Amino acid sequence: MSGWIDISQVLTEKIPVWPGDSPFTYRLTWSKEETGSVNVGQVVMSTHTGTHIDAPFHFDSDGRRVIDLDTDLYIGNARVIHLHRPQAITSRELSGEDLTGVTRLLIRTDAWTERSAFPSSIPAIDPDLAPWLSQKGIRLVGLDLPSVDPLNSKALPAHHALNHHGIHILEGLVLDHVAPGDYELVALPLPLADGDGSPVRAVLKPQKT
Ligand SMILES: N[C@@H](CC(=O)c1ccccc1NC=O)C(=O)O
Ligand SMILES: [Zn+2]
Ligand SMILES: [Zn+2]
Repeated sequence: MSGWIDISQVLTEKIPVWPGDSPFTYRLTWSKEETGSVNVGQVVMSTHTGTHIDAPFHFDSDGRRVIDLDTDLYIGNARVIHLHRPQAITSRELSGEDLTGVTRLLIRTDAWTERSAFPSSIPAIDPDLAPWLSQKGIRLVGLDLPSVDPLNSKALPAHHALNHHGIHILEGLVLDHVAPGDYELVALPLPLADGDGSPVRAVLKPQKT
């Protein structure tokens, strides 16, 4: 047993996407029967499908693209905390946590566990949490929700505040089966030159104590 825990949503045609966004499809452009040699597939998907990262270009047309992001952000020690269906994610919800030395913070909310459908509402990150997190040294925030802002938000204040404070965003994690604690995280985006976001395969390994 490798000890790595998969915290990624499985990409199938059933995966729910942002209302109105492109559905996920996988099809064979060539089959082994046709080519006499190989099956060759084609994937069509939105960059915000399932477990994915946002590049600043997603919400800021002058922002960095996926290829410009530092891969170090997405590999390394991470703390998982469990908030038990919060109404919102503010410094009050996190006040009991000692986040000293934490660079990557993954927040399990359990607010979207029926993942066969897109949620109708989610707890959002309070934009004022961004300076609080950055002051503690956090550079990456991940959560088990499709966005860090309310689903009906156009202005995306939490996305902007996190970016302004140098905090990167990882969304759509599956943390139902993950206990709070310290882990090693790997959640690398694809090297998309112009990407506004990218699907990731996210995995955790409990840290040796
Ligand atoms: N901000 C969301 C995604 C998002 O807003 C979105 C994704 C796909 C299609 C439309 C979207 N927003 C439209 O206003 C996210 O970060 O994944
Ligand atoms: Zn996104
Ligand atoms: Zn986002």
